[in-house]
Amino acid sequence: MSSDAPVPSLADLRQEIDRIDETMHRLLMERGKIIDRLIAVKKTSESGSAFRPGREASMMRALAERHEGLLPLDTAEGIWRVIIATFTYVQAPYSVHADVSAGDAPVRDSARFHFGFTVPYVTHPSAAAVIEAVATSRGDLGIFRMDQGATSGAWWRSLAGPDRPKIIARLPFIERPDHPAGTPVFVISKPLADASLRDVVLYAAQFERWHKGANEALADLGGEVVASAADANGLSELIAVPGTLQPSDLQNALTKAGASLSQLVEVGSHAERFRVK
Ligand SMILES: O=C(O)C(=O)C[C@]1(C(=O)O)C=C[C@@H](O)C=C1
Repeated sequence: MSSDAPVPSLADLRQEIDRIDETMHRLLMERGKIIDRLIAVKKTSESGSAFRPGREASMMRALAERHEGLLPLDTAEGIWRVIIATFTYVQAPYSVHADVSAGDAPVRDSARFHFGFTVPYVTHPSAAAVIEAVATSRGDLGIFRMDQGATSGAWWRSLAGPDRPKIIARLPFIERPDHPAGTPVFVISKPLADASLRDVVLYAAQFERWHKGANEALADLGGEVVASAADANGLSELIAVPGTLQPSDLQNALTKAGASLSQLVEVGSHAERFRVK
């Protein structure tokens, strides 16, 4: 604005804010009408689940890439998470189940940030209880902290099997060091036919013996161990690798590196991780 331009009054600026707020509200209501039409196209009532994590990951990525200005990215991301999660909920109601055996606060923050307050948040005393709640629901989600160490045991083992719930997303979609709800979590749901991206594929791997060289072999393949727990059968790991890698190549590389693998079962997949500074 040039120095001789008239300075707007506070009332003028508030009028602008009112206009923008009303436009945003009307646009949200218009979005709701599109969702209404989308329910029929997606046949959501047949599948019982409207969640499309691949689509959400690309929407959140586009939002981060276009974001600029005074409003923190945290806020823009939080607003859109609530919009998308709630529009998912109005298509087909669902609850988010969480294992709070290692504490409620971080996982509740994550659930509220990513799914809002309209979607019910249900706590459980164990990972097994979360998985069973999801397995017996119509379209509920479960969330698991990836940083809770061995307290929850090798929960990923009970995702093995064609009809068992599967990992369908990793949150937050937009990763950054000071994320306000940055606890990394996996989202599980009953298997989604047309919904999951396979940029990253997750395996439950059971080892009779682990060898530290296997970490290096895994890194060479672009993979990593994301969670690990010892149980009666040996060492159980949740391994993430690029979706382009064949399971036989993974198995061969780990065996060659000295880790004796007794079982390798796919337990889910998710979109490519996206990081901003
Ligand atoms: O694109 C869809 O399939 C939708 O249902 C719409 C929408 C959204 O609100 O944008 C909601 C749920 C899905 O997880 C992804 C996106």
